[in-house]
Formats: sequence, C-alpha cells, structure tokens
Amino acid sequence: MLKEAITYSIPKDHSVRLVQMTDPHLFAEPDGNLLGVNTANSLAAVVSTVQALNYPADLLLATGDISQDFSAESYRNFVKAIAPLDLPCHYLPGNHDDPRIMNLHMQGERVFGQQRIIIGNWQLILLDSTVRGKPGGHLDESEFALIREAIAAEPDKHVLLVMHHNPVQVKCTWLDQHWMDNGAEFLAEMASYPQVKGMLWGHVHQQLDHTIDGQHGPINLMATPSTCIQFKPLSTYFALDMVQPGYRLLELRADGSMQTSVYRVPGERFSPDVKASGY
Ligand SMILES: Nc1ncnc2c1ncn2[C@@H]1O[C@@H]2COP(=O)(O)O[C@H]2[C@H]1O
Ligand SMILES: [Fe+2]
Repeated sequence: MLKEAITYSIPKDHSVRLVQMTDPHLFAEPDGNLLGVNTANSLAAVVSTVQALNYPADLLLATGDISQDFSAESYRNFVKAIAPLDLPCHYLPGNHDDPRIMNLHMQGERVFGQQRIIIGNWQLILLDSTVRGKPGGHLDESEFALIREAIAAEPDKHVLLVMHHNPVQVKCTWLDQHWMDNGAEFLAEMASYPQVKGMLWGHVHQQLDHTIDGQHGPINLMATPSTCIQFKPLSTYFALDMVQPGYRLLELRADGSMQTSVYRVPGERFSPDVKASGY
C-alpha cells in the first residue's frame, strides 16, 4: 500500500527550489575528521555558503551518509547544523547510515524521512538504495513498486527520483564496484515513464551532470559533491580531489524542465590527506 505523501502547497505554475546536501559523514565528536577534513566544520561552511546566497529554497534534501560513526549524536549534529537554513529537510539513507538510529535521531519539527513529497507540479520520490552491511547499492523490487504506484497515483506530476547510490557508473574503477548494481535495469524502466524528468544522488563525492534520452524526452542525471571530502574523477584507484566541499541547487520548473548548478565553499579551507588510500 502506497504511504501518504507530504504535500507542500505552492502555486502550480511556480518553480520548486531545492538545496541538496550529501555525504556529510559526521561524527559524535565535534573534532571528528575524515582523512584530514573536519566534517562538522566543512558542513558548517557549506551551510554558511548556502545561507549567504539567500536562495529562496522550498526544501533541503539530505541524500545519505549523514554519519561516519553510526552514532545518535552524529544525526543530532546534522539536525543542529542545518537549523540556520530554516528549511524543511527530507533525508534518505546511505551506506554509512544505520537506518534505525538515523530515524530515531533525525528529529526536528520539519525533519522528515518519508519517501514521497508532492510540491507544485512535482512529485519527489526518495528511494532507499542501501544494502545492509555493504558499501554498494541495489534497488529492491519494493522500491520499484513504490515508484510505479507513486506515478500511477499522481500521473500529472513530473517526477524527480532521489537516492544515495549512482545508477550509472562514474568511471572511477574503485568506486564503480559500489554503484547501484541494478542501475541499468532501473534506468531502462524509468526511461519508459513520461513523468520521470531527473535522477539525483550522492555517494560518488563528485559532480556529474549528464542527460540521457528517455522514451518521452531527456532525463537529467545528477551527482553532487560531498559536504566533506571529494573523490578524484576518472581515477582507477582510490584518490582524493582537492576541490572544496559542495552542494547543489535545483529549480524544477512547472513545465517539467529544470535548471541546476553545483556550488562549492569559496577559498581553500579544506585540504584532505591526499596520500590516504581509503576509509
Ligand atoms: N580504497 C578503497 N577501495 C574501495 N572502496 C573504498 C576504499 N576506501 C573507501 N571505500 C568505500 O567506498 C565508499 C565510497 O563512498 P562512501 O562514502 O560510501 O564510503 C566509501 C567506503 O565505504
Ligand atoms: Fe559517502
């Protein structure tokens, strides 16, 4: 049975404006760092950068790997860190999250774990692509069923599919072993639905903007940098990139088209240990 969606009422001819933040990898302790980057500080820098823009966003999407240590405090720290944005936050799990602890501790008046959002002319579907105990992803049949039922329930809404794992390979050999392993099947089915206009994910700690031809028009594929460490694009072996922490803004237009850009923290404040060989 399809669970009820959260509905935001904005005029149907208005654009929906989203901020996406992904892979903050927070710790319980404020001095926790991942390969030389203090992840609480880098998230705070991203939040300040977004705040300074005064972007009239409707929602914040947090696309997984909220935690690096599976602690309750790491999730509470995330909720506190995003408070200055004063936006409703919708989250989904990544491979470094514990869904039970996450759902218990991602608590706030406007913090939500539900899978469907109806806003303006759009339906946002938040998918769980995680596989217990594994870094790689897979989309279960139940998630396919959710998408089919959600589209059938709201056939007039454009659809943005949001998830943690990449359904396409990014040409980083070491990282592509952890992609959504049935991504090809997923893409093939989604390309047959006229409603599906975009797919948005995290996990790969790098930007990717790519368009594929669906059977009814283009579908935007979008990956977003982490708010902490960045992976070097097109690398065979694990390698970090020196580009700064980032986030993405999206404007989903009422006609089903979209405008989106990735932004990064200005300056060179965050420099990871480039000799690191993994985590
Ligand atoms: N050297 C490595 N080789 C393969 N996988 C790795 C390596 N280092 C880390 N990983 C895993 O690959 C994942 C990719 O992004 P995540 O943030 O999910 O977390 C990473 C780790 O779980
Ligand atoms: Fe991650």
